[in-house]
Amino acid sequence: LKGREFQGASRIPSEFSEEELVAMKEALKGAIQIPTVSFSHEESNFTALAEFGEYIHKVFPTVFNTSFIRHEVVGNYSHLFTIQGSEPSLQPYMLMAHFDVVPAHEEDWEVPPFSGLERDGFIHGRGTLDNKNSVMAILQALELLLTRNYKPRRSFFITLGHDEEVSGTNGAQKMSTLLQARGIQLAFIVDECGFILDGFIPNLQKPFAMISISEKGAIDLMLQVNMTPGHSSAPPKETSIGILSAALSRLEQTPMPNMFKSGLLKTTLQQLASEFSFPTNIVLRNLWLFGPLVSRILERNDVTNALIRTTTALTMYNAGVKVNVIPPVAKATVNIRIHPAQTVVEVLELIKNIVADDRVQFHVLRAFDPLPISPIDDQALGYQMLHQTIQSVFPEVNIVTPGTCIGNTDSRHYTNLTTGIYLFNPVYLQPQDFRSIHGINEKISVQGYQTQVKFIFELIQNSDTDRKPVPHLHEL
Ligand SMILES: CCCCCCCC/C=C\CCCCCCCC(=O)N[C@@H](Cc1ccccc1)C(=O)O
Ligand SMILES: [Zn+2]
Ligand SMILES: [Zn+2]
Repeated sequence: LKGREFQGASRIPSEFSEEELVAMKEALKGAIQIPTVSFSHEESNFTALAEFGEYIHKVFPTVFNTSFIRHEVVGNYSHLFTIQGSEPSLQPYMLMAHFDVVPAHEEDWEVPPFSGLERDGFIHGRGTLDNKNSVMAILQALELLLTRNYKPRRSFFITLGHDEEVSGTNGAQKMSTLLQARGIQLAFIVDECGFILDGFIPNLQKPFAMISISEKGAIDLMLQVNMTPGHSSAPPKETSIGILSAALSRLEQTPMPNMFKSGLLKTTLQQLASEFSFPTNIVLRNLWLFGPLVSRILERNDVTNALIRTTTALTMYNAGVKVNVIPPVAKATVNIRIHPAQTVVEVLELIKNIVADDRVQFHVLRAFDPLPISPIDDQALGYQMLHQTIQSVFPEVNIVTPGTCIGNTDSRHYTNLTTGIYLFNPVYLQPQDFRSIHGINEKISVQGYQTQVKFIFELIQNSDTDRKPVPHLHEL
């Protein structure tokens, strides 16, 4: 038996007992209590990262004791699971997540950030949305499938990174190199970033699922001005601080070009048009005419502005050695996020033209282009699997749209293994939840987390298909 008949006959229903539901949330709480904080490249809580490895062994025993699952630790703390399917002709896929978290300043939180406390139906703590929820949901779904004697047809990998928050070079990058050395090519990857968005667009009552199919590029750029030091009692007309500040101010005051016309947000808005009443529906259906107006409105909000252009954030500044010494050097670091329609080279050129001052030196600390745009056509297995699973687990969500991730994820280390990178967390996200990511009072509802487990439970089974996705039937 093959294909749909096979799946129909052997499909394991995503129904969980009360005991299993309780065990699920308790397992997540335990994960939140381990303070796996990444502070910088050099500084992480290595004890906690190691403890996390022991913890997943304890709570997911079947995953670690199944003959067709190989577990490896990579880069000392990251975890790579190879789940061998029964049909070697099916190209494998990969589920990704990370278990390091950004620091949390305890005093600002309503609930201690590493308590994993349950209150009013929510589990609170750092990592509940970014991204221990995904780490735990993936392993939990697999554990539950295995205890029901599931054996996949399509092989898949699970990679759990330990340093995503400090750019993934010891975890994701090493796992990618290892998989490449083994000759692995993947049908698709699913990682963090998209969500079911609720309340992000004024007057849109309905939630919609946004699967990010590209990710912005980035440049960390250091600007430096050197001037001759001297006595502050007889200052020169211009100092290194003044010159650098003026350059930075020009950068902040000069937005990069609006790329609304060539971006994915335009597609999203067109798809959402019918959800609005007059006149918004007409405006969104006719972006050829109203595009400039709509893009000006989008510029007013920081998140939508980030979706339509390259952004420039002034993030570090350093100058001066003593109150009465003219500073010899001033340095600042700018974090630039590149829109998918632009490149590192183009943006650097624009930056130099805006600064337009030869006394300002540029040092590129780190730079990478935006991720290529992953396919979403009828034959794009990853997109279609996510779409299908969203429809069955979230029947109330009838809009699924492609988007751009405005941050960076570990998935960028895997572009050598696949052309299908899809960023989606099957979790509802409201604007205040968005602010809690890297902010304060991060939390997930118990029911939302249990639904995430259900989603992955179904996604893994859906991905066993050996059929090419069925083309949509368009209405005549
Ligand atoms: C009309 C549509 C509205 C759309 C709203 C969009 C809402 C956005 C939803 C989710 C965005 C979540 C972003 C979280 C993913 C980013 C993860 C992250 O923070 N990564 C770091 C990686 C990094 C980079 C450089 C140094 C260290 C780490 C990052 O990007 O800064
Ligand atoms: Zn994350
Ligand atoms: Zn993060």
